[in-house]
Amino acid sequence: MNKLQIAAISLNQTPLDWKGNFDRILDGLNEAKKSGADLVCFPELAITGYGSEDLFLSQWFPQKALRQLASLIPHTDGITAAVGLPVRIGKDIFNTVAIVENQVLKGFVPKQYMAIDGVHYEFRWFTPWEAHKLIEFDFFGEQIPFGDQIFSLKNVSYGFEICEDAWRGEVRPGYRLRDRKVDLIFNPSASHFAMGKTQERIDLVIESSRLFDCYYCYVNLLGNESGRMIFDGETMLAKSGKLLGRAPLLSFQDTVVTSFYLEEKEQQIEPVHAKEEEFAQAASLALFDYMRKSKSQGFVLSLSGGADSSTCAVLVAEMVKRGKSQLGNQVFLKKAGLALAEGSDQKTIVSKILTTAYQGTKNSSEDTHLSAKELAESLGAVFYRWDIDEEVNSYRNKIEKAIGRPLTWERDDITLQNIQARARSPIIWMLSNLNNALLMATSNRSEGDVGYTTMDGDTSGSISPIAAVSKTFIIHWLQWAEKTLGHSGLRRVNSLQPTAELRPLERTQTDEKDLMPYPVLLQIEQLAIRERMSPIEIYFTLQESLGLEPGILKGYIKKFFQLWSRNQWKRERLAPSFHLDEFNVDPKTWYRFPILSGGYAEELEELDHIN
Ligand SMILES: Nc1ncnc2c1ncn2[C@@H]1O[C@H](COP(=O)(O)OP(=O)(O)OC[C@H]2O[C@@H]([n+]3cccc(C(=O)O)c3)[C@H](O)[C@@H]2O)[C@@H](O)[C@H]1O
Ligand SMILES: Nc1ncnc2c1ncn2[C@@H]1O[C@H](COP(=O)(O)OP(=O)(O)OP(=O)(O)O)[C@@H](O)[C@H]1O
Ligand SMILES: NC(=O)CC[C@H](N)C(=O)O
Repeated sequence: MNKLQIAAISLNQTPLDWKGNFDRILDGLNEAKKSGADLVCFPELAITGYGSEDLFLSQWFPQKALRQLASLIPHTDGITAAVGLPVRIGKDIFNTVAIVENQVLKGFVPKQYMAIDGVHYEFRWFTPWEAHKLIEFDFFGEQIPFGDQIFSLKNVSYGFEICEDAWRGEVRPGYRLRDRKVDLIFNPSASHFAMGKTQERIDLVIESSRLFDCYYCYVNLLGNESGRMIFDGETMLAKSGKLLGRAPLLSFQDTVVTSFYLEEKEQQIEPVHAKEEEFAQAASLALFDYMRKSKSQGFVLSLSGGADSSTCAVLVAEMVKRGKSQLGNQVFLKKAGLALAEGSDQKTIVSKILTTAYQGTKNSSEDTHLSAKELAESLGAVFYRWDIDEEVNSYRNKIEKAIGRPLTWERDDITLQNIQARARSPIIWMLSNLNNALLMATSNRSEGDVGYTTMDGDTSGSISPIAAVSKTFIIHWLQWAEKTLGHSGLRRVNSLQPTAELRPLERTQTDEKDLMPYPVLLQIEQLAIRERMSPIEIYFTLQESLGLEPGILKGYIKKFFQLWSRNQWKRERLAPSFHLDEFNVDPKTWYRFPILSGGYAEELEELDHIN
């Protein structure tokens, strides 16, 4: 065999951006042609975007996708391209890849296995295709082979597994492709980013190439396509159990063409990065895409000097740093829609994009004020400081008059806490409106678990960038970011204990006193949500490893499940968040739970009957 040159082309697409999606495909095709590629593969559903949701179910949307394909065909002179789109046949919609060779549509291959776990709900839209089935499809009057089939170019035979197809063990289409002796399998994917997941994919691609004794080429979508899921644009080539090439992940570019040669020698292999670096890159790219795709002009943040809001601030500064360095100043500023001089430095750009405010009360400490101020100044963010006691007192006086008694901390603790968090909300929203900017809500996953947040207070916001990661991870990441990313402005932030500062100093509050130690919360949460265990199973699992007294551990488990159940409604109301870790608690993506429930009453009672 061969001297075939192939290319994997990852793309940052957007649902309903028909022209943009088409142009990015063309850019990829043209670049691949220039580099001498014979055969290129785009990611899953590249023509429409993977996250088009219920648009797939309409008549017109898949029909328009077919017309886009028809418009693309003339641009494939001298090259063969595999490009993904939805195809409706009667009542069924199939998730397909279309193969166009030198301006001739050769066929469609539909996906055989639907992605239905975690963040994926493909059965809502798509029908799986049966193995071996091949029909004719009427493509604007032309009969085109549609189904389980293989193709060949310059004596290289090739076939497809579409994303989830490859994750299905013994039933996967790859085995039948091996029986048909293909030389090359492409995997066009829309595989969501999660920290640490890339190693799983690398293993899958290497193992696939070994199992099917062929070249295996993987190509993923790129960026924050439609709001929540992030795609890392991973592209790889392996042959007979050996990784030959792997491009860098999470690019700020719209189109990334990676050329591979079908030769059994190592090409460029990007190393796997640590989770902390992956988080910084994925979250900052997700923010950039969200900002530009929502046509917003930056971010506004209520900056407390604590861990959560400081993380959000650092991520915006990282977005500017990484975007500038990957795209160059001019392209970065243009994509971000910023009218700034081309030579503007990092801090000048951050000052245009990020506006922060410290909103003190008499319960706030000078430590948190300084922590917020120093961080904002070190990043270049605009920083305001004002107090909200006047607003809090105004509400307090009004309600005391109405109910005819004074509010006291002994009797009205939660009410008095929440009014402070809520009083910060209207004024910070004013800044968002003034700047046409996105308001960042700072909830993390651990707070989401137990509803440790004031609805319409600190939950206020348009996006919730860190809602999918645990507090334990945030605290660790900030230490890493100070040392490794050089954010010296985090020094004071990293020396503080997490506290809501909503009670008077004499009733000092720390999150962990109100709840439980964060590492314990994390362990219970992982078993309850990720592993889907019952309270009693969790008790037996943690009994030995945590070394806590039985009564204390039972108390923590009860607290977790009671607060978890009571606060589902809050999770339903958090601003859109990014999927960043192996699981999350967002009901619109990874974990669904009834809003009203019996709250595990029987399951928690069982804990009282065991030793
Ligand atoms: N099933 C349900 N469906 C719909 N709504 C439901 C509901 N159950 C209660 N509610 C509503 O929920 C309200 C209570 O919720 P909410 O007003 O949010 O208040 P709540 O959850 O009772 O208290 C907020 C908690 O978050 C903590 N917090 C707040 C702010 C910041 C921080 C920090 O870490 O900085 C911590 C604070 O210490 C306190 O423990 C009730 O008045 C009721 O209206
Ligand atoms: N003094 C403050 N000034 C401005 N915003 C505040 C202030 N106190 C609280 N907030 C807002 O409320 C959010 C919730 O507070 P929370 O204490 O959970 O987070 P944090 O202060 O960022 O981190 P930590 O919990 O580690 O202290 C903050 O992230 C911030 O957006
Ligand atoms: N789009 C898909 O089929 C994705 C499913 C696959 N399990 C993944 O996460 O990579």
